Amino acid sequence: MNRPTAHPLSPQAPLVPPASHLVAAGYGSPLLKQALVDSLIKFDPRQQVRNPVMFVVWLGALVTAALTVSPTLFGPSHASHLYNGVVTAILVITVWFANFAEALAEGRGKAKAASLRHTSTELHARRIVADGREETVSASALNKGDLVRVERDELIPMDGEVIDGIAYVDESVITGESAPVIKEAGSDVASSVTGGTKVISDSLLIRVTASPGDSFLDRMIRLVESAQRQKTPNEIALTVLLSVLTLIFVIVAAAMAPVASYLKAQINVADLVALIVALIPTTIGALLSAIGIAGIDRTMRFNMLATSGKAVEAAGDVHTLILDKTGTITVGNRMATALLPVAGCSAARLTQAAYLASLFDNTPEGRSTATYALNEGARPVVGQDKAVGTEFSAETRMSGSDLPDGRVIRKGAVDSVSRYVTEHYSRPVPPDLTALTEQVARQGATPLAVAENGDILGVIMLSDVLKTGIRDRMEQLRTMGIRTVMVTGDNPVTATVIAAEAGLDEVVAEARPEEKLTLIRREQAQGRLVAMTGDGTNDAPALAQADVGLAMYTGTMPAKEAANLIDLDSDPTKLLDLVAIGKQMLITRGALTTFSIANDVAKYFAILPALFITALPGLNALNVMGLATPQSAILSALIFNALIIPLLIPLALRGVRFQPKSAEVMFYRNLMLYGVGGLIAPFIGIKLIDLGLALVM
Ligand SMILES: Nc1ncnc2c1ncn2[C@@H]1O[C@H](COP(=O)(O)OP(=O)(O)OP(=O)(O)O)[C@@H](O)[C@H]1O
Ligand SMILES: [K+]
Ligand SMILES: [Mg+2]
Repeated sequence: MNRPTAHPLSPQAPLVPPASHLVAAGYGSPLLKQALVDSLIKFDPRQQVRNPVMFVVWLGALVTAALTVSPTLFGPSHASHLYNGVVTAILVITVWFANFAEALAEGRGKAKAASLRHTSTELHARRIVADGREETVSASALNKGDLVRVERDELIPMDGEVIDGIAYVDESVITGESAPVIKEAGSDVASSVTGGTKVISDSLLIRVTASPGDSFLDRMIRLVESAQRQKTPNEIALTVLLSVLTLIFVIVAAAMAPVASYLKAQINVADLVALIVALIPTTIGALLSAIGIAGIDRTMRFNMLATSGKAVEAAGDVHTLILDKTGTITVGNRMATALLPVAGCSAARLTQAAYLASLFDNTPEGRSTATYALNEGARPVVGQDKAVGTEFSAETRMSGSDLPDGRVIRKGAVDSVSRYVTEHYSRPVPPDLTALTEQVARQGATPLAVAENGDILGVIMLSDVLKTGIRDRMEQLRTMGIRTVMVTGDNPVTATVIAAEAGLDEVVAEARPEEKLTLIRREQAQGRLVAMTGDGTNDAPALAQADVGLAMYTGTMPAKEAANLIDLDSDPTKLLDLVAIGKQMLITRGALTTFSIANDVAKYFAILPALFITALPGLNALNVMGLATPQSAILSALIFNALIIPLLIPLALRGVRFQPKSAEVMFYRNLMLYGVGGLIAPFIGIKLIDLGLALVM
């Protein structure tokens, strides 16, 4: 059978998908329609209070609506029913634009959650009961430990472990990857199946491993739904800041009323409301939550699941990135390419031992060693099927077999095997082992020592290749100011060679899993945010400890539960995309805040002279835009204030242009672009609107 790979290496995608407008960004018409409906529901005051800036606009609209009915409600006023009505309409539209931005950002997540929910309610199971009969039950009735049979073209009802059979499974509902993967009993990765995926050949007998309501699909639905609701720490801080600014402007505007009456200037309440709305940071207030949600959405489109926006945002601020070597920096398919015997050992003896040591080793390293040794003349021995296997573990860093004839054969990391022969057999380590090890390691290959009954016979050379483009990606990270640390169980020489080839900043070699945890704690103690990827159960503590823990979908359940992000493509280098998405989210927020505040300056020049024109004709000097009438000045400023929101929605959803540059360079670039741009744009915009209004008024 032609085995499809379970880990398709996703092509090196551009850091952030380019998109020029909403439709190109994948916001097709069904999403637009849904967003229209949702944006109306969001007028509910209980939803509005969560966004204090827009809530002030909402309250302002209430006030001007009352004035539309009764213009002299709060005292004598020049403002007509119509004028108050127009102001009200603009304010309502302003709030609606903000609602729409948020609804649009939420759209894809909602659609995804709905389709996952649909899959989950469809699931039925053929449960095997005591006497071997089958009964059909709803998937929600399944318990941990139940046995189910899934035939061709049926959906797997619940997460589980294959205990019998071999079949192709289409996992595209979960991973989006259309190539089927093979599932079979026995192997670690290939035996675990996910509820909701589809058997497309043969049939499988599965033991359920998840409790009802706690399957991966259930958790995925919860993730997609909840990730969008929580505000990130940075977003909360900005909301507080914007609220304080808003409060200050409200107070300033309220203080203007006594000043005006002292000056005998009669100020319309609607104009005061307009002044407040123009001055408070409505642009960023309207787009803030959309930016955060769009960040999570982008993570999802890169086929990663985030438990919260916090994880994505933390990725944007990451200082240290911890990567393992095999499978992350290198392709990970380590192949035996040479056998080097120590002095006094024959090549044939080493070859035979390397073969026997790999009998039960189902890892790529083990399989390739066995194949290589057989090609080099190793022969199966009588009774080898009765041997006892020792599987490889990251803790011992060795694997091997105990043969019925009494031979105990081990292979593993050179330092581990050396320690093992001295401690268990009190045997010396051959003097030329170091030279052989270095010979292998200097080529960036992994040396494995082979020992038989405590005698080290030689070294297996395992070759691996760097992933394409990895050097560029490391370079990009460096320009973004991120330090890369490779932590590997391999020996220091191999590790250093590979790290130099790939361009990493630091290496920790001969590391066991707990050393990853120690390293992360050490970095965090210095106030740095740390990201790491992992897939094994022994990575789980480190994944939980890291600020950004990205687990592979093909990894074990504990790893996926500990992590705050899951990569459905199981490609560890996606951490780099995540960093880009996080940074882009932070930068977009900063750019639009700058723009929003710079924008308000022009509105002073439009509204203040208009308010006081009769009492203080000198203020007309401020009317640098030469706006036609006080009323048209105020309306133009308000209309501009509203229109800028939908104009910036695509930017908020797509994110500002992002390049892997240092934070400082990006900061100054954005200050120029969005600060200066934000200052100038409204002068032009308000003037144009004013000219337009002159035609209709
Ligand atoms: N199948 C195997 N049998 C014996 N020893 C192995 C086997 N696979 C790996 N080793 C040895 O154990 C060491 C640690 O392997 P492991 O895959 O746990 O590394 P790691 O800590 O995940 O780091 P990395 O993946 O970056 O190499 C390897 O460097 C190698 O020396
Ligand atoms: K404003
Ligand atoms: Mg590894």
